This record gives sequence, C-alpha cells and structure tokens, in this order.
Amino acid sequence: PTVPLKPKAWHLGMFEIGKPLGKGKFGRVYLARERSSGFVCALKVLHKIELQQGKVEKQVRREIEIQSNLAHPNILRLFGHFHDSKRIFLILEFAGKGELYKHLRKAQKFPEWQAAQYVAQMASALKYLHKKHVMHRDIKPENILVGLHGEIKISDFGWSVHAPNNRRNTMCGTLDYLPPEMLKPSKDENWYSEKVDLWSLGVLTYEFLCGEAPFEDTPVMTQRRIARGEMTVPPFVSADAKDLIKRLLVLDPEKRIPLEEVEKHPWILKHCVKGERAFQRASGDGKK
Ligand SMILES: Cc1cc(Cn2cc(-c3c(Cl)cnc4nc(-c5cn(C)nc5C)[nH]c34)cn2)no1
Repeated sequence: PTVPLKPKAWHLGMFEIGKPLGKGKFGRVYLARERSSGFVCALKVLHKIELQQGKVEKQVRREIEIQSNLAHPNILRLFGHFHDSKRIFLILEFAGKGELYKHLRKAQKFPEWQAAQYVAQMASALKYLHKKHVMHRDIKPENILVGLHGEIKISDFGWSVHAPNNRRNTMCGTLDYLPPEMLKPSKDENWYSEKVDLWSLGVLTYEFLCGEAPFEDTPVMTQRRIARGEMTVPPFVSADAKDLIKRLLVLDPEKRIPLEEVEKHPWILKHCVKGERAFQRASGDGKK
C-alpha cells in the first residue's frame, strides 16, 4: 500500500489498533493499520489533560507543524493528526526495527563501520533540517528509530524549533547532549543556532563508539565538563573517528565542522560505500 493521500479528515475509526510499541512521557505509541488502504503506521496517542498539566501543548503543536512538513529518508514521517475530546493522535511512519537506544544498549557499542553509516545518515537528515532553518535540539539515541532496512530515522520533534531562537526552555531529561552555549543562557539576541545539533552529533558519535556519553558524570560535573569541553576519547577509537569527534565537540559553535565536511570526512568516506566504483569494490567484481 502506498502512503495514504490526505483525506478531508482522519478519525480513530479509520484505524485498526495493534500492539503497543512503546510509551513516552505523555502517551503511548501503537502499531496501527489504516483500514481503507491497509497502510501500516505507528499511532502516537497523547492525553490532552497530561499535556496541559505538563505545559507542553505548544511543543506538541510545534512538533506537528514542523514534522508534517518534512520528507527525508532519515526523518520519521508524520502523515497526519486528529483529536477527540480527550486525546491527540499523531499518524507516524512505522519504523520496523524500533528504538535505536535499545540496539545500542544491547550491543553496548557499535562497530566503527556501523557508527559511521549512522553518523552519515544523521548528517544528511540534519543538513535537510538546517536548510529548512529547523534545529532539532534534542538529538540523542532515545529520539532515533531504526527502519526495516537498518536505516535510522530521527523522531520526536517536540524540542525542535525554527532557528534563530532565543526563547528560554526548561530542559528536562539528560544533560549529556546539551551544548555549552545552551548551558549558560545569555541576553544577546539568538544566543544559539542550529549548530547546537553539530555538538549533539559529536556526543552521539562518541556514544555510538564508546557506549557512554563523553561528559557522563553527576549533573554538576557534567555541566562543568561540557562548559570546558573536558572529555577523553578511549584508545580503542580509531584516529579518524577521534578526529571527527574532536571537530564536532568544539566549544565555539562557529568553529564546529559543518555538515558538508562531516559527509566528506575520511572516517565517513572509509565506511560509507557510495557510487559505482565502491559498489564494484563491495561486490568484488571491480576492475583491478
Ligand atoms: C508517546 C511516545 C512513545 C515514544 C517512543 N516510541 C516510539 C515508537 C515507535 C514509533 Cl513512533 C514508530 N515506529 C516504531 N516502531 C517501533 C518498534 C518496532 N519494533 C520491531 N519494535 C518497536 C518498539 N516502535 C516505534 C514506540 N515508542 N515516543 O513518544
């Protein structure tokens, strides 16, 4: 079945609800099938009362507005939404291999070729987002899903905003991924930009390769180590991978390696087979 065209209005009766796929702070996600097309999707159910109590209605509205307008293979699609008296429903793309952080915990850490392919996909998705002046601001393994063919998909745009941004945000959840410029709010206009996602990509790369975040510590120490950029890369990490991590985890946002350069970095090129020559090499029948 193809992606359903946007009918005049969605409603719950149009879906057969399947098994629960997961739960988040403000609701649950179920496997679902749209009856007329047979299209399988993930239905995220959010309870209005809980959103009001958590003061996150604005975030959900932004998540819907931003994610509905995105179409990229490494970004989870939001096909539509509807609500009833008590709940809001988001019709999301079903990611066949589930939540990336569960794969990471199970594997403890990813082999370098796997981490490099994931980082290349993240760079491609972030390039697409930044071109639309959207910054995700909450890149971490918990917000990434894995598709049927092993490709990753950024999900949960609850913290994304249109750049530039200087709104104060009460952060919840882990500090590990926060860039230094978000630790100390400042009065100057637009105190941070989409370059916050470059820092988080560096933290993500480190966690893929090491199985823990680079600044992981007590909350106070984590903030101090982030502010000073104090981290060490273990010796088992290759020199190329270490080089890319170091070029992303730069305190000055303007000095972080741009996404175009990430995609051409030796560590990425080494592991991401692309194009005919690489395909031949990979399939072993290339011209010598
Ligand atoms: C509320 C709430 C819960 C969550 C976390 N979450 C996301 C999913 C999810 C989504 Cl949105 C889309 N596709 C999924 N596929 C799976 C899955 C596939 N397998 C084989 N196992 C699982 C699990 N989960 C998906 C579920 N929970 N965010 O906000």
